[in-house]
Amino acid sequence: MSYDPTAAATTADGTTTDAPPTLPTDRRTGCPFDPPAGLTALSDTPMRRLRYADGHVGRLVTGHAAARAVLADPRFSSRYELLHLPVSMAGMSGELPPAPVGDIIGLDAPEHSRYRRLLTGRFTVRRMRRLTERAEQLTSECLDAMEQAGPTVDLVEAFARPVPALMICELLGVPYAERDRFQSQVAILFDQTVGEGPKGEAYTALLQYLEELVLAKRAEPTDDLLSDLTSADLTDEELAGIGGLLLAAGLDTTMNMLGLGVFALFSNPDQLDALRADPGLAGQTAEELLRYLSVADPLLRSALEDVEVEGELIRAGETVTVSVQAANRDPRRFPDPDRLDIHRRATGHLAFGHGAHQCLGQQLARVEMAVALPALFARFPTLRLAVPPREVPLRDRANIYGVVSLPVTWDKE
Ligand code: HEM
Repeated sequence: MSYDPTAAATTADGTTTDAPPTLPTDRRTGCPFDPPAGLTALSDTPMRRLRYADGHVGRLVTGHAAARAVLADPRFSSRYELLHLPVSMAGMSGELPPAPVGDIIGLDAPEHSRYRRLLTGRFTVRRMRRLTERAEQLTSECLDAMEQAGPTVDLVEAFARPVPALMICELLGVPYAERDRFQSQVAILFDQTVGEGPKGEAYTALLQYLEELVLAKRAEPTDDLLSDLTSADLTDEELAGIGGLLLAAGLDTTMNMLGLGVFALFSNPDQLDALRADPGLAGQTAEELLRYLSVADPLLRSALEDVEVEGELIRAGETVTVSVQAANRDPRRFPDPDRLDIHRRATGHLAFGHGAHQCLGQQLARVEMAVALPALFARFPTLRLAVPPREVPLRDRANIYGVVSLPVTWDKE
Protein backbone atom coordinates (compact mmCIF):
# COMPACT_ATOMS: atom_id res chain seq x y z
CA MET A 1 0.00 0.00 0.00
CA SER A 2 1.47 3.38 -0.95
CA TYR A 3 0.87 6.35 1.33
CA ASP A 4 1.26 10.07 1.54
CA PRO A 5 3.54 10.90 4.47
CA THR A 6 2.03 14.35 4.80
CA ALA A 7 -1.50 13.06 5.24
CA ALA A 8 -3.27 12.60 8.56
CA ALA A 9 -3.07 9.05 9.94
CA THR A 10 -5.42 6.60 11.62
CA THR A 11 -4.25 5.01 14.87
CA ALA A 12 -5.04 1.50 16.19
CA ASP A 13 -8.05 2.86 18.10
CA GLY A 14 -9.43 4.54 14.97
CA THR A 15 -8.70 8.17 15.90
CA THR A 16 -7.09 10.52 13.37
CA THR A 17 -3.86 12.38 14.17
CA ASP A 18 -1.52 14.80 12.44
CA ALA A 19 0.90 12.96 10.17
CA PRO A 20 3.58 11.35 12.35
CA PRO A 21 7.08 10.98 10.90
CA THR A 22 8.48 7.83 9.30
CA LEU A 23 11.66 6.20 10.63
CA PRO A 24 14.72 8.16 9.44
CA THR A 25 17.40 5.82 8.06
CA ASP A 26 19.50 8.08 5.83
CA ARG A 27 23.11 8.26 7.05
CA ARG A 28 24.53 9.94 3.97
CA THR A 29 25.15 13.17 5.82
CA GLY A 30 27.07 13.21 9.06
CA CYS A 31 29.32 10.78 10.89
CA PRO A 32 28.97 7.11 9.79
CA PHE A 33 29.01 5.99 13.44
CA ASP A 34 26.19 8.23 14.60
CA PRO A 35 22.48 7.45 14.27
CA PRO A 36 20.91 9.07 11.17
CA ALA A 37 20.58 12.85 11.75
CA GLY A 38 16.80 12.62 11.33
CA LEU A 39 16.60 10.00 14.10
CA THR A 40 18.64 12.14 16.48
CA ALA A 41 16.23 14.99 15.79
CA LEU A 42 13.33 12.71 16.87
CA SER A 43 15.14 11.64 20.05
CA ASP A 44 14.31 14.79 22.03
CA THR A 45 11.45 12.89 23.62
CA PRO A 46 11.72 9.22 24.81
CA MET A 47 8.69 8.06 22.81
CA ARG A 48 6.62 9.44 19.92
CA ARG A 49 4.20 8.32 17.24
CA LEU A 50 5.73 6.75 14.15
CA ARG A 51 4.27 6.03 10.73
CA TYR A 52 5.12 2.58 9.33
CA ALA A 53 5.76 1.54 5.71
CA ASP A 54 2.16 0.29 5.24
CA GLY A 55 0.62 3.39 6.84
CA HIS A 56 0.12 1.85 10.29
CA VAL A 57 0.71 4.31 13.13
CA GLY A 58 2.63 2.95 16.09
CA ARG A 59 5.49 4.16 18.26
CA LEU A 60 9.15 4.99 18.11
CA VAL A 61 11.06 4.58 21.37
CA THR A 62 14.38 6.42 21.63
CA GLY A 63 14.80 6.87 25.41
CA HIS A 64 16.91 4.31 27.29
CA ALA A 65 14.48 3.80 30.20
CA ALA A 66 11.46 3.48 27.90
CA ALA A 67 13.34 1.03 25.65
CA ARG A 68 14.21 -1.17 28.65
CA ALA A 69 10.62 -1.03 29.86
CA VAL A 70 9.22 -2.18 26.49
CA LEU A 71 11.81 -4.93 25.97
CA ALA A 72 11.30 -6.31 29.51
CA ASP A 73 7.49 -6.38 29.32
CA PRO A 74 5.82 -9.65 28.16
CA ARG A 75 2.78 -7.64 27.07
CA PHE A 76 4.88 -6.70 24.05
CA SER A 77 5.04 -9.56 21.56
CA SER A 78 7.95 -10.46 19.26
CA ARG A 79 5.80 -12.55 16.90
CA TYR A 80 6.69 -11.52 13.37
CA GLU A 81 3.13 -11.89 12.07
CA LEU A 82 1.95 -9.16 14.47
CA LEU A 83 4.59 -6.62 13.42
CA HIS A 84 4.43 -3.76 10.94
CA LEU A 85 7.75 -2.82 9.32
CA PRO A 86 8.98 0.73 9.96
CA VAL A 87 10.59 0.89 6.52
CA SER A 88 9.87 -1.07 3.40
CA MET A 89 12.32 -3.93 2.88
CA ALA A 90 12.73 -5.07 -0.73
CA GLY A 91 9.26 -3.74 -1.49
CA MET A 92 7.78 -5.58 1.51
CA SER A 93 5.69 -3.54 3.89
CA GLY A 94 2.64 -5.61 4.71
CA GLU A 95 2.23 -8.66 6.94
CA LEU A 96 5.22 -10.80 7.80
CA PRO A 97 5.01 -14.60 7.88
CA PRO A 98 5.25 -16.29 11.31
CA ALA A 99 8.73 -17.32 12.51
CA PRO A 100 10.00 -20.51 10.84
CA VAL A 101 10.63 -23.49 13.13
CA GLY A 102 13.62 -22.85 15.41
CA ASP A 103 13.71 -19.05 14.89
CA ILE A 104 13.12 -18.21 18.52
CA ILE A 105 13.49 -14.44 18.05
CA GLY A 106 9.98 -14.37 16.57
CA LEU A 107 8.28 -16.37 19.36
CA ASP A 108 6.65 -15.44 22.69
CA ALA A 109 6.29 -17.43 25.92
CA PRO A 110 5.58 -20.28 26.43
CA GLU A 111 7.04 -21.57 23.10
CA HIS A 112 9.97 -19.17 23.38
CA SER A 113 10.71 -20.10 27.01
CA ARG A 114 10.87 -23.80 26.18
CA TYR A 115 13.57 -23.30 23.52
CA ARG A 116 15.35 -20.64 25.53
CA ARG A 117 15.66 -22.96 28.56
CA LEU A 118 17.21 -25.66 26.40
CA LEU A 119 19.73 -23.20 24.99
CA THR A 120 20.76 -20.98 27.93
CA GLY A 121 22.31 -23.89 29.83
CA ARG A 122 24.60 -24.36 26.87
CA PHE A 123 25.64 -20.69 26.52
CA THR A 124 26.96 -20.04 30.01
CA VAL A 125 29.59 -17.36 30.75
CA ARG A 126 31.93 -20.14 31.90
CA ARG A 127 31.57 -22.14 28.74
CA MET A 128 32.08 -19.09 26.58
CA ARG A 129 35.17 -18.02 28.55
CA ARG A 130 36.61 -21.46 27.89
CA LEU A 131 36.46 -20.51 24.24
CA THR A 132 38.92 -17.65 24.86
CA GLU A 133 41.92 -19.85 24.28
CA ARG A 134 40.48 -21.14 21.04
CA ALA A 135 39.65 -17.57 19.97
CA GLU A 136 43.30 -16.63 20.55
CA GLN A 137 44.52 -19.49 18.36
CA LEU A 138 42.06 -18.85 15.54
CA THR A 139 42.70 -15.08 15.61
CA SER A 140 46.43 -15.68 15.43
CA GLU A 141 45.98 -17.98 12.41
CA CYS A 142 43.87 -15.33 10.63
CA LEU A 143 46.54 -12.70 11.39
CA ASP A 144 49.25 -14.99 9.93
CA ALA A 145 47.26 -15.32 6.70
CA MET A 146 46.63 -11.58 6.63
CA GLU A 147 50.34 -10.85 7.07
CA GLN A 148 51.12 -13.12 4.12
CA ALA A 149 48.50 -11.44 1.94
CA GLY A 150 49.48 -7.82 2.86
CA PRO A 151 50.53 -5.10 3.26
CA THR A 152 47.17 -3.96 1.82
CA VAL A 153 44.05 -6.06 2.42
CA ASP A 154 40.30 -5.75 2.91
CA LEU A 155 40.03 -6.17 6.69
CA VAL A 156 36.49 -7.56 6.40
CA GLU A 157 37.54 -10.49 4.20
CA ALA A 158 40.92 -11.03 5.88
CA PHE A 159 39.84 -10.73 9.50
CA ALA A 160 36.37 -9.50 10.50
CA ARG A 161 34.54 -12.26 8.59
CA PRO A 162 36.76 -15.33 9.26
CA VAL A 163 37.32 -14.86 13.03
CA PRO A 164 33.62 -15.05 14.08
CA ALA A 165 32.90 -17.59 11.31
CA LEU A 166 35.60 -19.94 12.60
CA MET A 167 34.36 -19.47 16.17
CA ILE A 168 30.68 -20.16 15.52
CA CYS A 169 31.51 -23.12 13.28
CA GLU A 170 33.74 -24.53 16.01
CA LEU A 171 31.10 -23.99 18.71
CA LEU A 172 28.26 -25.53 16.70
CA GLY A 173 30.34 -28.26 15.11
CA VAL A 174 29.77 -27.01 11.55
CA PRO A 175 32.76 -27.79 9.28
CA TYR A 176 34.35 -24.43 8.34
CA ALA A 177 35.57 -25.99 5.07
CA GLU A 178 31.90 -26.21 4.03
CA ARG A 179 31.36 -22.46 4.52
CA ASP A 180 30.56 -21.93 0.84
CA ARG A 181 27.37 -23.89 1.52
CA PHE A 182 26.06 -21.44 4.13
CA GLN A 183 27.89 -18.09 4.04
CA SER A 184 26.25 -16.73 0.88
CA GLN A 185 22.81 -17.87 2.08
CA VAL A 186 23.24 -16.06 5.38
CA ALA A 187 24.31 -12.89 3.51
CA ILE A 188 21.07 -13.05 1.48
CA LEU A 189 18.95 -13.45 4.63
CA PHE A 190 20.37 -10.23 6.13
CA ASP A 191 20.15 -8.14 2.93
CA GLN A 192 17.16 -5.76 2.95
CA THR A 193 17.32 -5.30 -0.83
CA VAL A 194 16.63 -9.00 -1.49
CA GLY A 195 12.97 -9.96 -1.95
CA GLU A 196 11.02 -12.70 -0.14
CA GLY A 197 11.41 -15.25 -3.01
CA PRO A 198 15.23 -15.45 -3.06
CA LYS A 199 15.26 -15.14 0.76
CA GLY A 200 12.99 -18.19 1.04
CA GLU A 201 15.24 -20.16 -1.33
CA ALA A 202 18.34 -19.21 0.67
CA TYR A 203 16.65 -20.23 3.92
CA THR A 204 15.52 -23.57 2.48
CA ALA A 205 19.06 -24.31 1.25
CA LEU A 206 20.53 -23.36 4.64
CA LEU A 207 18.06 -25.62 6.45
CA GLN A 208 18.69 -28.50 4.10
CA TYR A 209 22.40 -28.25 4.83
CA LEU A 210 21.75 -28.18 8.59
CA GLU A 211 19.28 -31.07 8.49
CA GLU A 212 21.97 -33.22 6.85
CA LEU A 213 24.38 -32.12 9.57
CA VAL A 214 21.89 -32.88 12.37
CA LEU A 215 21.42 -36.42 11.04
CA ALA A 216 25.20 -36.87 10.96
CA LYS A 217 25.51 -35.61 14.57
CA ARG A 218 22.72 -37.92 15.76
CA ALA A 219 24.49 -40.88 14.13
CA GLU A 220 27.94 -39.89 15.39
CA PRO A 221 27.98 -37.16 18.06
CA THR A 222 31.10 -35.01 18.33
CA ASP A 223 32.19 -32.53 21.03
CA ASP A 224 30.12 -29.51 20.03
CA LEU A 225 26.83 -27.68 20.65
CA LEU A 226 24.76 -29.31 17.88
CA SER A 227 25.77 -32.78 19.06
CA ASP A 228 25.04 -31.71 22.64
CA LEU A 229 21.56 -30.54 21.59
CA THR A 230 20.72 -33.90 20.00
CA SER A 231 20.15 -35.17 23.57
CA ALA A 232 17.48 -32.46 24.15
CA ASP A 233 13.81 -33.05 23.39
CA LEU A 234 13.93 -31.51 19.88
CA THR A 235 12.90 -32.83 16.46
CA ASP A 236 15.37 -32.83 13.55
CA GLU A 237 13.47 -29.91 12.05
CA GLU A 238 13.66 -27.91 15.30
CA LEU A 239 17.33 -28.67 15.71
CA ALA A 240 18.15 -27.63 12.14
CA GLY A 241 16.13 -24.42 12.60
CA ILE A 242 17.93 -23.55 15.85
CA GLY A 243 21.26 -24.37 14.21
CA GLY A 244 20.37 -22.05 11.30
CA LEU A 245 19.51 -19.18 13.64
CA LEU A 246 22.70 -19.58 15.68
CA LEU A 247 24.82 -19.83 12.56
CA ALA A 248 23.23 -16.77 10.96
CA ALA A 249 23.37 -14.72 14.19
CA GLY A 250 26.93 -15.79 14.89
CA LEU A 251 28.27 -15.01 11.42
CA ASP A 252 26.96 -11.57 10.63
CA THR A 253 26.74 -9.66 13.88
CA THR A 254 30.27 -9.92 15.27
CA MET A 255 31.72 -9.54 11.77
CA ASN A 256 30.07 -6.13 11.52
CA MET A 257 31.12 -5.13 15.02
CA LEU A 258 34.76 -5.94 14.21
CA GLY A 259 34.78 -4.19 10.81
CA LEU A 260 32.90 -1.07 11.92
CA GLY A 261 34.65 -1.12 15.30
CA VAL A 262 38.13 -0.93 13.74
CA PHE A 263 36.91 1.88 11.45
CA ALA A 264 35.58 3.76 14.51
CA LEU A 265 38.91 3.33 16.32
CA PHE A 266 40.83 4.62 13.27
CA SER A 267 38.55 7.65 13.32
CA ASN A 268 39.24 8.22 17.05
CA PRO A 269 43.04 7.93 17.18
CA ASP A 270 43.26 9.00 20.85
CA GLN A 271 41.08 6.01 21.78
CA LEU A 272 43.07 3.66 19.55
CA ASP A 273 46.32 4.89 21.13
CA ALA A 274 44.86 4.26 24.60
CA LEU A 275 43.96 0.67 23.63
CA ARG A 276 47.37 0.10 22.05
CA ALA A 277 49.07 1.42 25.19
CA ASP A 278 46.96 -0.78 27.47
CA PRO A 279 45.53 -3.96 25.86
CA GLY A 280 43.93 -4.63 29.26
CA LEU A 281 41.27 -2.13 28.13
CA ALA A 282 40.08 -4.57 25.43
CA GLY A 283 36.98 -5.72 27.34
CA GLN A 284 35.90 -2.15 28.08
CA THR A 285 36.65 -1.13 24.49
CA ALA A 286 34.41 -3.91 23.18
CA GLU A 287 31.61 -2.80 25.51
CA GLU A 288 31.90 0.85 24.51
CA LEU A 289 32.02 -0.01 20.80
CA LEU A 290 28.86 -2.10 21.25
CA ARG A 291 27.11 0.90 22.82
CA TYR A 292 28.50 3.47 20.39
CA LEU A 293 27.78 1.50 17.20
CA SER A 294 24.61 -0.50 18.09
CA VAL A 295 24.74 -2.47 14.83
CA ALA A 296 21.61 -4.62 15.46
CA ASP A 297 18.87 -2.03 15.21
CA PRO A 298 15.93 -1.49 15.52
CA LEU A 299 14.05 -4.11 17.60
CA LEU A 300 10.33 -4.43 16.95
CA ARG A 301 7.49 -5.41 19.29
CA SER A 302 3.70 -5.41 19.12
CA ALA A 303 1.46 -4.44 22.08
CA LEU A 304 -0.82 -7.38 22.98
CA GLU A 305 -2.94 -5.14 25.20
CA ASP A 306 -3.02 -1.47 26.22
CA VAL A 307 0.19 -0.76 28.12
CA GLU A 308 1.37 2.38 29.88
CA VAL A 309 5.06 3.12 29.42
CA GLU A 310 6.63 6.15 31.11
CA GLY A 311 3.19 7.68 31.56
CA GLU A 312 2.08 7.19 27.93
CA LEU A 313 -0.55 4.74 26.79
CA ILE A 314 0.42 2.38 23.97
CA ARG A 315 -2.69 0.82 22.48
CA ALA A 316 -3.14 -2.91 21.80
CA GLY A 317 -2.06 -3.68 18.23
CA GLU A 318 0.48 -0.85 17.94
CA THR A 319 3.91 -1.82 16.66
CA VAL A 320 6.71 -0.33 18.72
CA THR A 321 10.09 0.33 17.11
CA VAL A 322 12.75 0.34 19.80
CA SER A 323 15.72 2.24 18.45
CA VAL A 324 18.72 0.70 20.15
CA GLN A 325 21.10 3.20 18.60
CA ALA A 326 19.09 6.15 19.90
CA ALA A 327 18.63 4.58 23.37
CA ASN A 328 22.36 3.91 23.61
CA ARG A 329 22.98 7.61 22.89
CA ASP A 330 20.46 8.79 25.49
CA PRO A 331 22.26 11.56 27.46
CA ARG A 332 20.10 10.78 30.53
CA ARG A 333 21.82 7.35 30.70
CA PHE A 334 25.24 7.94 29.11
CA PRO A 335 26.81 11.39 29.64
CA ASP A 336 28.37 12.89 26.48
CA PRO A 337 26.90 9.95 24.53
CA ASP A 338 28.23 10.84 21.08
CA ARG A 339 31.81 10.53 22.27
CA LEU A 340 33.57 7.17 21.88
CA ASP A 341 35.28 6.82 25.25
CA ILE A 342 36.83 3.45 26.00
CA HIS A 343 37.38 4.47 29.62
CA ARG A 344 33.66 4.86 30.35
CA ARG A 345 31.56 2.17 31.99
CA ALA A 346 29.29 1.37 29.07
CA THR A 347 27.53 -1.52 30.82
CA GLY A 348 23.77 -1.24 30.72
CA HIS A 349 23.76 -0.53 26.99
CA LEU A 350 21.07 -2.26 24.94
CA ALA A 351 23.20 -3.45 21.99
CA PHE A 352 22.34 -7.07 22.88
CA GLY A 353 18.71 -6.22 23.56
CA HIS A 354 17.07 -6.68 26.96
CA GLY A 355 14.52 -8.96 28.60
CA ALA A 356 13.40 -12.41 27.45
CA HIS A 357 15.10 -12.19 24.04
CA GLN A 358 18.39 -10.73 25.21
CA CYS A 359 21.17 -12.05 22.96
CA LEU A 360 22.14 -15.64 23.68
CA GLY A 361 25.52 -15.24 22.00
CA GLN A 362 26.60 -12.10 23.87
CA GLN A 363 29.38 -13.74 25.88
CA LEU A 364 30.76 -15.35 22.74
CA ALA A 365 30.67 -12.00 20.91
CA ARG A 366 32.41 -10.28 23.84
CA VAL A 367 35.15 -12.91 23.92
CA GLU A 368 35.67 -12.63 20.15
CA MET A 369 35.94 -8.84 20.25
CA ALA A 370 38.10 -8.64 23.38
CA VAL A 371 40.55 -11.15 21.89
CA ALA A 372 40.55 -10.03 18.25
CA LEU A 373 40.91 -6.24 18.61
CA PRO A 374 44.10 -6.05 20.73
CA ALA A 375 45.66 -8.96 18.81
CA LEU A 376 45.11 -7.11 15.51
CA PHE A 377 46.69 -3.87 16.73
CA ALA A 378 49.59 -5.69 18.42
CA ARG A 379 50.43 -7.63 15.24
CA PHE A 380 50.22 -4.54 13.01
CA PRO A 381 51.34 -1.48 15.02
CA THR A 382 51.18 0.76 11.91
CA LEU A 383 47.76 -0.49 10.69
CA ARG A 384 45.73 2.30 9.07
CA LEU A 385 43.04 2.95 6.47
CA ALA A 386 44.22 2.58 2.86
CA VAL A 387 41.52 4.94 1.50
CA PRO A 388 40.05 8.25 2.69
CA PRO A 389 37.35 7.54 5.35
CA ARG A 390 34.54 8.85 3.14
CA GLU A 391 35.36 6.11 0.57
CA VAL A 392 34.64 3.27 3.01
CA PRO A 393 31.40 1.64 1.77
CA LEU A 394 28.72 1.27 4.44
CA ARG A 395 26.09 -1.49 4.81
CA ASP A 396 23.16 0.86 5.12
CA ARG A 397 20.63 -1.51 3.47
CA ALA A 398 21.28 -4.51 5.70
CA ASN A 399 19.59 -5.69 8.92
CA ILE A 400 22.93 -5.39 10.68
CA TYR A 401 24.85 -2.15 10.10
CA GLY A 402 28.55 -2.22 9.27
CA VAL A 403 31.11 -1.70 6.53
CA VAL A 404 31.00 -3.58 3.22
CA SER A 405 34.78 -3.58 3.08
CA LEU A 406 37.59 -1.86 4.98
CA PRO A 407 40.77 -1.39 2.93
CA VAL A 408 43.73 -1.23 5.33
CA THR A 409 47.50 -1.13 4.99
CA TRP A 410 50.59 -1.31 7.20
CA ASP A 411 54.38 -0.84 6.96
CA LYS A 412 56.23 -4.07 6.32
CA GLU A 413 59.27 -4.57 8.58
C1 HEM B 1 28.22 -8.28 18.57
C2 HEM B 1 27.48 -9.26 18.16
C3 HEM B 1 26.00 -9.42 18.42
C4 HEM B 1 25.02 -8.47 18.57
C5 HEM B 1 25.19 -6.95 18.51
C6 HEM B 1 23.78 -9.17 18.82
C7 HEM B 1 22.56 -8.54 19.05
C8 HEM B 1 21.40 -9.21 19.39
C9 HEM B 1 20.16 -8.56 19.77
C10 HEM B 1 19.93 -7.04 19.81
C11 HEM B 1 19.25 -9.52 20.06
C12 HEM B 1 17.80 -9.32 20.56
C13 HEM B 1 16.77 -9.40 19.47
C14 HEM B 1 15.38 -8.99 19.94
O1 HEM B 1 15.18 -8.70 21.12
O2 HEM B 1 14.46 -8.91 19.11
C15 HEM B 1 19.91 -10.80 19.86
C16 HEM B 1 19.29 -12.02 20.04
C17 HEM B 1 19.93 -13.22 19.75
N1 HEM B 1 21.25 -13.42 19.43
FE1 HEM B 1 22.67 -11.98 19.20
N2 HEM B 1 24.02 -10.51 18.79
C18 HEM B 1 25.36 -10.71 18.57
C19 HEM B 1 26.02 -11.93 18.50
C20 HEM B 1 25.42 -13.14 18.55
C21 HEM B 1 26.10 -14.41 18.39
C22 HEM B 1 27.60 -14.59 18.19
C23 HEM B 1 25.14 -15.39 18.48
C24 HEM B 1 25.25 -16.88 18.37
C25 HEM B 1 26.07 -17.61 18.99
C26 HEM B 1 23.86 -14.73 18.73
C27 HEM B 1 22.66 -15.37 18.90
C28 HEM B 1 21.48 -14.76 19.24
C29 HEM B 1 20.23 -15.48 19.46
C30 HEM B 1 20.02 -16.98 19.37
C31 HEM B 1 19.26 -14.52 19.79
C32 HEM B 1 17.78 -14.76 20.08
C33 HEM B 1 17.54 -14.88 21.56
C34 HEM B 1 16.07 -15.03 21.88
O3 HEM B 1 15.20 -14.68 21.08
O4 HEM B 1 15.78 -15.53 22.98
N3 HEM B 1 24.07 -13.38 18.76
N4 HEM B 1 21.21 -10.58 19.47
